[in-house]
Amino acid sequence: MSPVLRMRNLSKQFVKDDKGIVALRDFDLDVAEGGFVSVLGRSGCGKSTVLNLLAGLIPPTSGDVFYREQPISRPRVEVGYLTQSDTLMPWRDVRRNIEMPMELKKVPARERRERAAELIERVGLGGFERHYPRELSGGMRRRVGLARMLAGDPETLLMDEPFGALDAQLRAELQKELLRLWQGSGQTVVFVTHDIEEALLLGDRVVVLGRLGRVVLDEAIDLPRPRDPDEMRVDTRFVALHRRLTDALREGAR
Ligand SMILES: Nc1ncnc2c1ncn2[C@@H]1O[C@H](COP(=O)(O)OP(=O)(O)OP(=O)(O)O)[C@@H](O)[C@H]1O
Repeated sequence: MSPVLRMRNLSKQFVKDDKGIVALRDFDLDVAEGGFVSVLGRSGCGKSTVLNLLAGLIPPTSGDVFYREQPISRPRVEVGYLTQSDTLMPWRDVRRNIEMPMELKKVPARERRERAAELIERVGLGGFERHYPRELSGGMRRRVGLARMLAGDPETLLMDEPFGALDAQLRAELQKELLRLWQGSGQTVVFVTHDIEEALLLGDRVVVLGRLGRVVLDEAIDLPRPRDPDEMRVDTRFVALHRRLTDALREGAR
């Protein structure tokens, strides 16, 4: 089966003050339908650039990006993108931010409200429906962003360190929730993280990037699910994979 996402010979150079900054060089990546790919790499290796290209928000300098074999040139409704920056609408409260993608799809008001209420519970924001983004903590805003993305029911999810700013317990809860929603959904996920353990707990494949997006390691993760963090930390296969990824990250920094 052809991949949902395909990147070929992709290079991206930014220009800042007349100087060129190469973010990606000759980058190739295929993502299979229904897969959960964790993209792991140090700060500045080009992870967000990869997602921005996949989302159709920026054009490549050279090379090609395809969504279901069609060149990507602009954002698509089938693709949800949870960016690192806050893109909530400040004039809309939590509920109305989450309803936004459903409004675009012309979902009837009652259905919208019910679905928003369900998602608000799922991300642990019950009681904050009428709050505006400025009245929420950074972690709460991230969760509204997550719920808003899920409200659009996209077939492909691009997520840029969605849980980075959250405390450990909340992070673990939302990781579980995301997996619960993903499993059996047929959705394809590309999940960017700095965190080795997170990459391993979530992904059925981990791609480790080095400088300029060099793929240092591309590893299938066939650990059984559900992956309980406490059990995994003492599982010999998990520990061995963790070590491989640690080595790959180190190698990528060179
Ligand atoms: N709009 C831009 N203008 C100029 N340079 C940019 C721009 N966006 C990214 N870069 C540069 O491209 C490189 C890759 O950035 P990118 O944001 O993709 O890294 P990242 O791996 O996502 O980092 P982090 O984990 O810190 O978010 C960096 O050197 C960055 O400075």
